[in-house]
Amino acid sequence: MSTGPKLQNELEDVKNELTKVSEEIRRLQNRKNDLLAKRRQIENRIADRNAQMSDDQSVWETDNFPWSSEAVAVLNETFKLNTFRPLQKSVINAVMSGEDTIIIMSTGGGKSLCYQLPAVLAKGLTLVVSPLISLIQDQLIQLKKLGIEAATINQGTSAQEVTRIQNAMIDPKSSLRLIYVTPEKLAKSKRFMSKLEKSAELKCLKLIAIDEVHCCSQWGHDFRPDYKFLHMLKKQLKGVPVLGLTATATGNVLADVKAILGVETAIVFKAGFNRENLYYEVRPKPASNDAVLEDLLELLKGRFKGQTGIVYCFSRKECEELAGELRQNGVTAGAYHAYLEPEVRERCHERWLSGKVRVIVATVAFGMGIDKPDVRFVIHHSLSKSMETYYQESGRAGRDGQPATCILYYRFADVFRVSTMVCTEKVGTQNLYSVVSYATMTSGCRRVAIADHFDETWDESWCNKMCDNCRSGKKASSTVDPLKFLPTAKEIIQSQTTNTKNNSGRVTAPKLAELVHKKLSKTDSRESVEYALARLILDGYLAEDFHFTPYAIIGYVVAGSRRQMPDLSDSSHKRKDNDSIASSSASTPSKKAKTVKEDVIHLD
Ligand SMILES: Nc1ncnc2c1ncn2[C@@H]1O[C@H](COP(=O)(O)OP(=O)(O)OP(=O)(O)O)[C@@H](O)[C@H]1O
Repeated sequence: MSTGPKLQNELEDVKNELTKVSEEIRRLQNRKNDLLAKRRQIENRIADRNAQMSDDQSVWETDNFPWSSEAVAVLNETFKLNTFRPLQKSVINAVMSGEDTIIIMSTGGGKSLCYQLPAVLAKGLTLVVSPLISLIQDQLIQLKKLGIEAATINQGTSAQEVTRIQNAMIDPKSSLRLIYVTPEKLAKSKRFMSKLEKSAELKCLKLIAIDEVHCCSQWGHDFRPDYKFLHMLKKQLKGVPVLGLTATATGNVLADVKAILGVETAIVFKAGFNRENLYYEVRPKPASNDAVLEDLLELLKGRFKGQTGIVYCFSRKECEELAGELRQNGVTAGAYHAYLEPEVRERCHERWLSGKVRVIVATVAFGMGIDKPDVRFVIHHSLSKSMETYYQESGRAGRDGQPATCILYYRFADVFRVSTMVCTEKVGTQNLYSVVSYATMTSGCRRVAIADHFDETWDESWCNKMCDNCRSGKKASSTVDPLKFLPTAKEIIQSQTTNTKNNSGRVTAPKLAELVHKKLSKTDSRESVEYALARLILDGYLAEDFHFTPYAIIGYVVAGSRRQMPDLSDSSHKRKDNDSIASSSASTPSKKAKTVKEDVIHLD
């Protein structure tokens, strides 16, 4: 047994140590508080700077930079272009000044020049992170034609070529200007990353360009896990400015991208979203496939006779069937989807580019890097998964600036085909609802709705009758009040839930529409019922409830979290149609989802 003095000593030691630890904790706590205060201060300064920068971007548009005259010479002589397009000069000046920069510019706006020209001007190396090898190959071909040295490293690159490129990356005298890689390559190759670090240390690496930068964010429509790795770039390649490029990014996607990449102070340039030459239209999609085909053929042989375009489909099966049916009916059409052999797909693309095939019937796989200028129509045979996807895909029309048409076929049943596919994605359903909201606008300018989705403000008068609603003068809000249908819908949902006869106890949306219409067929058309149910889901009065079976995902309709006001005549229920994207959009959850939440009136 220990003696009393020995125990007393041990106790004293522990007490002393505890005192020291407490002092250390106090010291660290004070340090932490200091750092937190400092962080707040810096964040405020960043916010002030960002606000100032976005208020006055004219400084970047001047010709007073040391490289200004050389930039014009490179534009004319190397790129064989006469003038800069809007914002190109500003982005180039910001990047050349060493600023982290983000450019949001619609498809075909000319984003590539924003890093290709600085790559030539800076006389060093630019790293380009691009999502697809096929896109990289296209760019390499273009650059070769212009006499600009560029390379890529991917799985197919020979060991000899890899060595040559890697040596060039750390050679200040090298004429290699651009090196393209996929994010996967960066994430997987430690050797390549360490060469890049060396290149940055030696000041050979001048710029990092990240194409389709919205893919970093899970809030975006096109999240790619490998893009997450790119947060390493700013940490490991210190002092090298980053340029992020995207065609679509809402405010919160942008904030997310900045935080992920560690470029909170990036200057953001946003080109206007209004593509003046594009005519936006939503067409009711007939219930039967034969009738849809008939309507489509009428368009292709009438309004779009002899013109080239794209028809986007939901699935590869639909895509192949439709292409076959169009061919049988005398329209030259090719199917394009991810399950085709790469050579077959490539041949289809080429035949379309050369005009041998007039219509390409494609899934979303037909996407990035389509640079055909004279696409006169983009028809969505089915709903897109998000407003971003729709805007990007429809934006492939009219890259030559000539009038072109973007048609979206909408029918109620399609919503639920897509929703069961996207319900497992983080904000999949909300993103889908933003397109449904656009598709179910019975009045108001479609351009205003698109701009609103992308946090821009537009005046209807700027549309210039280039959308169906503006052209037909549908300004007044819809005559159908969705709330009128809510009691019947809820009654049916309730009776189905307690219905043990068919043992399902639940009701799908198309079935609900059928049953509601059955009850109200004397007063209301099936279209009105479907319209109302869609709006009730978008506005949260009804909701989709997804059930997972071993074979499929089934979506049922249940009561939503939003409750009806007791007084139905209260006009606060009735949203203007063009408000609807803001109310249901999922792609800007922080701001817009909050609006919805605060709007909810719970009576129970
Ligand atoms: N200043 C310019 N003057 C004339 N044409 C230009 C100019 N800048 C770019 N272009 C042309 O515009 C077309 C589209 O450019 P680019 O491919 O860079 O667009 P993008 O914004 O990257 O589109 P996407 O998002 O589809 O990739 C190209 O054919 C390009 O040569």
